Amino acid sequence: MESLFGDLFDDLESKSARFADVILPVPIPKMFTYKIPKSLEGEVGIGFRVMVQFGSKKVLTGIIGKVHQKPPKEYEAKPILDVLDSYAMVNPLQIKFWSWMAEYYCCHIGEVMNAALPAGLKLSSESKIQLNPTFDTETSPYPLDEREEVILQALASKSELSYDECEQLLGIKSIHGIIKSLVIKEAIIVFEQVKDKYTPKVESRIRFSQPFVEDRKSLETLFDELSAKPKQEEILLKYLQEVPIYQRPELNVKGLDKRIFADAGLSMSSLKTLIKNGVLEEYKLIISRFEEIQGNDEEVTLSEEQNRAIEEIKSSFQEKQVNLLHGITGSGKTEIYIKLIEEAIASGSQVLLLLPEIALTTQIVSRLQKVFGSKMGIYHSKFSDNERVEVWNGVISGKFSFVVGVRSSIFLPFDSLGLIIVDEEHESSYKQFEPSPRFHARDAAIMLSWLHQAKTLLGSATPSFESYFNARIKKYGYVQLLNRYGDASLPEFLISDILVDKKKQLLKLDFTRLMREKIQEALNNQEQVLIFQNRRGYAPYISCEDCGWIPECEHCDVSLTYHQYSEEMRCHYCGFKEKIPKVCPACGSGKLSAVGLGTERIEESLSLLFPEARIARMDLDTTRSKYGYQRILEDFGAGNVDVLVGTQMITKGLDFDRVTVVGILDADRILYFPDFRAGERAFQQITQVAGRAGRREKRGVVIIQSRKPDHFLFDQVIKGDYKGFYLQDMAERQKFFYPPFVKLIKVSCRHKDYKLAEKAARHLHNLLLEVQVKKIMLGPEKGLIGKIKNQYIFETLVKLDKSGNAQAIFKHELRRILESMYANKEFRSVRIIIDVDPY
Ligand SMILES: Nc1ncnc2c1ncn2[C@@H]1O[C@H](COP(=O)(O)OP(=O)(O)OP(=O)(O)O)[C@@H](O)[C@H]1O
Ligand SMILES: [Zn+2]
Repeated sequence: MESLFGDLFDDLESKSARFADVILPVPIPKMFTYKIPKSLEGEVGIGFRVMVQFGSKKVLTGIIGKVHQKPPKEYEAKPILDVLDSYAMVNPLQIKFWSWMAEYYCCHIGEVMNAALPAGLKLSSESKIQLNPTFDTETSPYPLDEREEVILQALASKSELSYDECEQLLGIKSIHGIIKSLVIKEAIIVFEQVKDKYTPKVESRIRFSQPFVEDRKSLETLFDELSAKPKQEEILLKYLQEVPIYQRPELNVKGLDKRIFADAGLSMSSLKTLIKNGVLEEYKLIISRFEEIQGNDEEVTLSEEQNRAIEEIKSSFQEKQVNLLHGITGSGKTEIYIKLIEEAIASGSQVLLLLPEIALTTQIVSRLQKVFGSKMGIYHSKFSDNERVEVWNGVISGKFSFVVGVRSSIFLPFDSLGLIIVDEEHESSYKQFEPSPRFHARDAAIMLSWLHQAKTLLGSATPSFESYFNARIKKYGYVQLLNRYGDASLPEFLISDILVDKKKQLLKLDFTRLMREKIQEALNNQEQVLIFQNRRGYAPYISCEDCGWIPECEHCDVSLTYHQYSEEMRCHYCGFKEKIPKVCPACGSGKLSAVGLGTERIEESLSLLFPEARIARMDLDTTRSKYGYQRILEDFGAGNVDVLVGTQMITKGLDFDRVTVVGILDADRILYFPDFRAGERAFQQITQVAGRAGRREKRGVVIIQSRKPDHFLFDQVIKGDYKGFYLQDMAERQKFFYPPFVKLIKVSCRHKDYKLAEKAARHLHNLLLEVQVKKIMLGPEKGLIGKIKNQYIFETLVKLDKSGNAQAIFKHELRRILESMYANKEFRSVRIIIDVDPY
């Protein structure tokens, strides 16, 4: 392990370091060495953002990854131009983590940095500046010099300026020193052009001018004077009523939100007069974007089983770094997490709880907020960049000792993690496919916690087979919860044969009779129903009944999905859209029909079958807005919806009292997917969605529609025989060399020229063949989807022996081969993508 990071920490403390290796946001495999100029000695260290010249013209912002004494051999080191921070934005553990990630996932550390930093912390020479709204030349304690004045004056008339514009304005070559000085004086704010500006959220506030607070006499005189001006008097009385400065003068500092006066119907012009006369003053208060929430810990009594699990986890952590908590759906894992988090925080550690994207907007977060209040930071991908920067800074300052977040929260600047919990650890959304680094947040979290000497708890009702495998070979600890919390029992399963109903003409709008009856029953009892279909849009595609023509994307090798609501066909890979043709462009027939089932169509069918029911839909198309999920779930929770149709989104952690029926409309689609994990995924999906039913007193029922009701998987899902299914699937994986028995690396070549993509892939394949390690190679062949966004894709799949150092050798050789590919003129334009653990 140590060798991975080399001598990163050699000169960590060295004040006299003369060189700094800087991580730059460019696709180049290594760090670049720069000279630390005398003027910056002692002011920079690991994790500081610096400006450096890259190439002959570009100025880039990078982060110092290492400081040392050794001049580079191959080139003359240029000096660092400037430092942006007065403290490190990134800590040494993070740099270690980034290095590990670049190494493991075969990518560049600059790419990892890019993924890690919220855009608001990434500066480039394209950055722009604006006035800081709270800055006031009159009251600022820092005098500005002449050149700084020029910049500020220019900003007064133009709301923003680029670095280049500033340089032109002053006729100088490098503006960085001046910008930095203005930032330190809090006169300006630097922001990234492409993103929203960093605008601190400000509130206009009113308070008494200081003399009146200090001298009670003057306040009394003032009221005497104002007795003839009742409107002004009213305002002051309102103020004193809200802010009793007689008793508590210190409260005046924060003053009152200006809107309070307007809301109370008081005269705004009198308020202005009071400000003009110096009685009151107006100032701007920077406020956090996150509401202050007070935690109020309602006592929860843990069940005997929950208590036992906690004890087992704690004792297992004595010897194992990682523990797997395998607790059936509704077993109450959240309360166990809460207990462990509380203990970790109390012992002075930081805690990270990872959740899949969608689960973050559900009940689990409000439950956690009740317990942890504002101590808890939330890191969500739907948050604005401003909010992300606030969480980042909050972790550094210690405001947030606990963060709950999506996969990218593993990059937050923690320096003393004690515990990482990965909830729903089997979730595929923990894997980032695009862009690089193509990391898996669960695996990376385990590494991260190793670097912190912390513990990792993986939780799931349906663990990933890798994690369960690791538990079985005793690499991980293993703790089970076998019962649902309270008196709830697991739901009853009913399999409904689509073909039988079809034959008997009982199938109506794709719903079998049994399914319809159970839904109707629930509606009659004022209970709620979830209908699951993992396909959005109206229908997977349109087809001509006469000639069989199917519309395809112009840019990708996939058929277009039919969206009825927006009356168009869309490519789910590149976003291409097209109007629906009136007649078949191939044969002219007017008989075009929608084939297959999407969530939109199911929603429509439900409203025809159950006209009295209130129906809602939750999929990517209905949840694009920031609060999209939340709104639908709140509606459902409040009982404003009877039937909710959705994709896998409706499976994640939902916990609603009144759901008694869960319907899976097309289980076969889940079963037959060309992937070695199809079985595992199907078992997980069906168990998870079924797990939403009957989580309270009343037992739930799950209806599965299928054309193959005898499939062995159904039997095992119904029995809850996770282990049986696992063992069966593992035997197959071992026989055909799939994970966890081997390591997979996928190497693909992409190019808009089909022939060139294929040729590059063959060439690369041959080079990989020469690498002397125990391995199996498949391909190169066209990707499962042969073309995406006009790029043809050819893939080679490498299966590496897990024992020994085959992996390390192979990855090392792979880097060398990639460099040779890029150096080869013919293939320079081919995009080569490495995906380690491509699943
Ligand atoms: N000790 C407790 N006291 C009161 N209620 C509890 C307790 N433990 C769990 N519950 C309740 O039981 C329900 C199920 O718990 P929870 O949602 O944590 O299950 P889970 O294990 O995460 O299930 P899933 O894997 O299906 O998401 C919740 O409504 C929760 O509030
Ligand atoms: Zn497309």
